[in-house]
This record gives sequence, C-alpha cells and structure tokens, in this order.
Amino acid sequence: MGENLQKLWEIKFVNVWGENMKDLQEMRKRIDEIDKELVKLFEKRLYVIFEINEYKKKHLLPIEDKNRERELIKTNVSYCKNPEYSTYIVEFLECIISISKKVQLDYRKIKND
Ligand SMILES: O=C(O)C(=O)C[C@]1(C(=O)O)C=C[C@@H](O)C=C1
Repeated sequence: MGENLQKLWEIKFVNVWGENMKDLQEMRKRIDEIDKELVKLFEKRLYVIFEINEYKKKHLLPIEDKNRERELIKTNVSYCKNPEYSTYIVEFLECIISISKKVQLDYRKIKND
C-alpha cells in the first residue's frame, strides 16, 4: 500500500476522538455473524415449539412446565465456560422460554383453541 493510501485508510477509520473505527467495524462484523447464527437457531427452535404446542393441545397439557424450565436452565448454564457470565446466560434462557410460551399462546389464539 502506498504511503498516501495508507494515510487515507487511517483517516477513514479514526473518529473525532481519535479512536480506531476499523476495530469497531471488525467487532461489529463478528457480532453480525453471531447474530445470524442465533437467528437461524432460534427459528429452528420455534419450529419445534410449534410441534410441542400441537402435542400439548392433543394431550391436554398446559403450556408451562416449570420443572422442565428449571432442568433446561440448569443443564444449559453448565455449558457456560466463564462463571462470570452465568447470570447473563440464565437471563438469556429465561427470555427464550418466555418468548416460546408467548408463541404457544399466540398459536392458540390464531387457531382459536
Ligand atoms: O418443553 C416444553 O414443554 C415447552 O413448552 C418448551 C419450553 C421451552 O421453551 O423450552 C416452553 C415452556 C415450558 O414451560 C417449558 C419449556
């Protein structure tokens, strides 16, 4: 890279505080990749939730199963390598479960049953 081009490159990625925006862009790219995977996995999970909901309706089971929720959280938190993140993982899992209960309710409202 020529010297002028190198300068341009540097100017382009330095913000008013002189921080390196190139690093921020790179970090955001990594976040975008991770979010893409999360969305794909979450969509897969929603398809299974749909099936679970059909099963529960057929067998007259309630949407909520607190024992299963506790087990699920306990198991998945154990996969977290950094103990400092455990509370955030619990919060994340609770969020997912809460959405999936809402989704099951919505399915039932749409189908009116
Ligand atoms: O496993 C079930 O019975 C579900 O309905 C799925 C699910 C979940 O999102 O994992 C949702 C609600 C229940 O309270 C427990 C777990």
